[in-house]
Amino acid sequence: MHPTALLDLATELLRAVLKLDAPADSIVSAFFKRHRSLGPRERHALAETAYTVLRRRPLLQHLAQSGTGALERRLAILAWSGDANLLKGALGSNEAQWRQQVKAIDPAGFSDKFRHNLPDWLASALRSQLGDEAFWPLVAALDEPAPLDLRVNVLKAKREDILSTLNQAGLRAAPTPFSPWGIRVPGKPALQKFDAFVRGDIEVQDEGSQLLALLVDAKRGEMVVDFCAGAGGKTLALGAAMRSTGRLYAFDVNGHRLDALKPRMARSGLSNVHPAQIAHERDERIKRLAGKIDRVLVDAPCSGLGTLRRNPDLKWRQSPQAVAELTAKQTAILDSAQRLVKPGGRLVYATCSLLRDENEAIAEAFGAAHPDFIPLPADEALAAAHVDRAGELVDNGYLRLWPSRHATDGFFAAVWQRK
Ligand SMILES: C[S@@+](CC[C@H](N)C(=O)[O-])C[C@H]1O[C@@H](n2cnc3c(N)ncnc32)[C@H](O)[C@@H]1O
Repeated sequence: MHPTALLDLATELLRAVLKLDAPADSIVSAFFKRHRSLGPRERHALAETAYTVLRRRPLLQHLAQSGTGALERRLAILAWSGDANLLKGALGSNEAQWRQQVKAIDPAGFSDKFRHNLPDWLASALRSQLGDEAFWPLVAALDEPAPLDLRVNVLKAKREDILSTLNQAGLRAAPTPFSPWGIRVPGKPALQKFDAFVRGDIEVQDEGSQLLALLVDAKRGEMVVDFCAGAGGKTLALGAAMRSTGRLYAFDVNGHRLDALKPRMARSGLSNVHPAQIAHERDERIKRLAGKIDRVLVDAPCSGLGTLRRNPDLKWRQSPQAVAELTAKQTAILDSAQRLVKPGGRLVYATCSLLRDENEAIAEAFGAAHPDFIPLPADEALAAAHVDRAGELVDNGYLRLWPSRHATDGFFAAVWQRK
């Protein structure tokens, strides 16, 4: 495609994404469906440019003020993440000169707001939670794209075998540092061409998500509930850990998400998974299973702010009001799900949020209201599930994963055992 046309498309994509009225990933994929002739490198340039603007929106909007022409075009020029020569070919001489001037500005002079590029409410919540020492490394980590992590389906394959297959194909794959099921691959290789992927021997899954499933430590022959199963990322990991035995219920209120689980289940070879749409967290089905379940995972709906590396638009689409509504929902779901757990059984509450309000605050309130649930230190639970260096993953007994410390998405989990 001619450079001018590609920059025009980047401008058009930014116009759509910056409306912030839908998740950026769905806007980007709908855009690519409308522009089928784009090649992989062009798609990469457009998507990364849009994501760079979402990551650094305050700074880039500030810098873009000095230019002329449509704001989205100026933003696309400053955030361009494709081939530099292509961009040169698209710029008029005034634009090229302006870009040089902006690039020459010393970032040391930027105010905090333009260094962290977070909305004020989120910056102050994280800063007071973490202190400056941990806040700024988090900011740096959130500015980077996430690595590609895979989970080996232990029902079908061994990690060493998959590693050697991937490395023979030149992928430079390495074991993940904590999860015994995980593999980390640099870049964004096309996995669809690998038989191991087609056969269901591997799934794409962040190491943090794998660690949540490991914390549940589901065993052969048990009754397990994944209460907020969604499209089943953690369900599939739990089902494989159970070696496709016992019974694993995958509940969710969203039927479309559960539908997306079904083809993944077929690929995985699991026959112990029972997806079921529930109307709400107090559905009759929960009452029927009360006190019968060995392990319950509540992977609660949350702000998703732990996934900002992948979904930088979320920081602009979330708000304190939305977080307050989510915390009420999280409390209600956990309170209903706990009824399922049998005496001696395990309950895990998890989110992919960074915020204390959605994490420790919910777990502490639950613990205070339910003295029959005894907190289980997450490092003990992880060590029992053969996770290396589990102590590095835990803060105050809770699993606390940070992109800046663990190279995973941000995750939280609390574990209890029922008396
Ligand atoms: C964090 S996502 C789950 C992700 C999923 N566990 C995975 O690993 O891919 C939260 C899920 O909770 C579901 N949810 C929302 N309200 C719910 C409720 N009241 N009861 C059960 N699930 C609910 C949402 O539809 C969403 O799929």
